[in-house]
Amino acid sequence: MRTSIATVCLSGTLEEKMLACSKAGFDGIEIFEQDLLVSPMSPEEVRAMADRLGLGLDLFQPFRDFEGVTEAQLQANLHRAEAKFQLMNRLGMDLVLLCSNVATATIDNDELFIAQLRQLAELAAGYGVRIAYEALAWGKYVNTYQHSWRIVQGVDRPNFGLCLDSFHILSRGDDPAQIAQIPGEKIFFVQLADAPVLSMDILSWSRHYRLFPGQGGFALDEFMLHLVRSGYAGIVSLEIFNDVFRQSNVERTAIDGLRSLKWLQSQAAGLLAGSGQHSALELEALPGAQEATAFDFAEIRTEDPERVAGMLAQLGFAFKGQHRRKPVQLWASGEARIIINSQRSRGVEAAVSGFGVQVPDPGAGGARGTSLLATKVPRQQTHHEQELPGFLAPDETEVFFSSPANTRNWEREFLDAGEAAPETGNPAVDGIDHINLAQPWQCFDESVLFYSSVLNLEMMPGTEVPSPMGLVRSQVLRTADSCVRLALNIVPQGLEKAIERHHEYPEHVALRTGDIVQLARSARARGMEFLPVPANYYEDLAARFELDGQLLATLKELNLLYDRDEQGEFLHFYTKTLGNMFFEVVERRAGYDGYGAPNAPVRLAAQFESNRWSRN
Ligand SMILES: O=C(O)c1ccc(O)c(O)c1
Ligand SMILES: [Mg+2]
Repeated sequence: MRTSIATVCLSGTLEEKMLACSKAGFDGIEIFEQDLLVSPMSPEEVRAMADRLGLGLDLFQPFRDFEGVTEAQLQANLHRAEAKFQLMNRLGMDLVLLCSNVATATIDNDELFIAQLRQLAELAAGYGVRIAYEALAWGKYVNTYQHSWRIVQGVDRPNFGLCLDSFHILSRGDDPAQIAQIPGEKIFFVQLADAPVLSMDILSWSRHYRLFPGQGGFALDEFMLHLVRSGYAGIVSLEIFNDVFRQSNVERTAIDGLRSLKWLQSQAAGLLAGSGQHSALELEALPGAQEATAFDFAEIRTEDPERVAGMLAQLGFAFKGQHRRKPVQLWASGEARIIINSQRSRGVEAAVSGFGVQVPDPGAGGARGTSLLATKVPRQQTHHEQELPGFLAPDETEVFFSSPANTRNWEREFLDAGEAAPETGNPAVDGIDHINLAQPWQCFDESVLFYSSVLNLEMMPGTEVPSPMGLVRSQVLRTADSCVRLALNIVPQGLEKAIERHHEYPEHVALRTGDIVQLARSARARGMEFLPVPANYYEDLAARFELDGQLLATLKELNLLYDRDEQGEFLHFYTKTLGNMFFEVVERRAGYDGYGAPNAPVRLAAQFESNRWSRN
């Protein structure tokens, strides 16, 4: 599939945008005229640069508001258009976008639109220019793709066709299925955009909140199937108006965008595979998606390994050994393996720096990550050590693919592996339940796509949690069977400014146990410091749930939090924060499937209180 991206998606100058798109691997770009107007490069220089970079100049957006106007206005519009067609000849571009009129149309008459657009098409033909007509969702008279298609049929000129933009179709709730009935060769261009599910006016939603495919709530894989059925064989472009992307690092945003198109192609190819249908779009499937079966390990980077080790010992973990070569320790309890790493840890009190997942075929997982343009972080190894394919996530977390056999191999690199049996008779942690990662505000959407595509995780509905530092957006990603769950929390902007380093917003590893009450008691007996929970919380619990008095007293005594869903109950507690991380311990009873979301504001406020005192 040929890929393109609109310059309006990106930050920087036209030159920087072109370089970034080429470096990421796009086949071409759409030029918004504004980017050209403010550029010191002449049209000829832009053309030469695109040639040098092997970048197609696919679509030009120089004017709008053409049809449905008075005769005098029409003449002025044609004059304006002709100057732009001449400019396109200098740029070597032959496809121009025309949006349906949103502002200057005064006459609601399809026959008039058709006659005026036919004049434009004939003028364009003299310059070898083709026109792609796009219905904007807020177009004054033409605002659906079905209507724009009737107009295109009426104009009936070979150089006049359609531009389809998924945002304008899906934002209105229109059914994209009729796209399949449009002959592919009359679709001149396709723009894709995803968006979060919001209820706001469509124009503001479109101009500020669009997202790359896979980051929002639109069913773009199905949209692609309708497009395939039309026989469309042209370019698929990204046109994302997003306030964050427009101020983010241009090279990263370009990679994020291309990753989204690679992921989407693969999703659509998967849907198509069952139908036996041929695709003129040549959708490329990614190498085999791996279904993660468990967390392999979580890694804590710290300059003070003793303090992290102390917390793990209080939670009943056993020391499994020191790496034979590196300043790295392995601690384990059941299937929960925690690596304490003091390499490159200067100035890091404690932070969640990475994790591994077990998959059936780590090599295939690694190949998929590479195809998705993820940055590699090879696990440094010597001759007999286990190689694990690893990638750096946008939030700088290191993510590794392993398999149960690989796990046994790398565990052996720790000198005492297998020798130190866990203390018997104590209630124990038996695995990692989920990992919660803080996201700097500018990389939240990029991370959502990275983790869901590279690790093949599903997006759950997002939530918002109030905290004393601001509203925290939270997004859970998980495998279909919930064996691996990640919670991404966007750090409030105000907080980030105040502390300058996003990692001071704590991240955590949540550990699973079958008996949280006994575990909490033994941890307390070993001196564990818990996050204190205010008495108000327990009064509210008593009001919301009919809790047994004994249970309520136990929750209060041990600083345990409580939640319930249709399936079962959830009990959990938090350790005190160390540096930028803490541990959570959870007990899921009878298939409870959430994360204690109603308790998250209590946790954030309690951490704010206790961190404030420790900072002063
Ligand atoms: O918001 C707009 O005006 C606008 C312009 C061009 C497009 O292709 C589009 O989808 C929206
Ligand atoms: Mg568009």
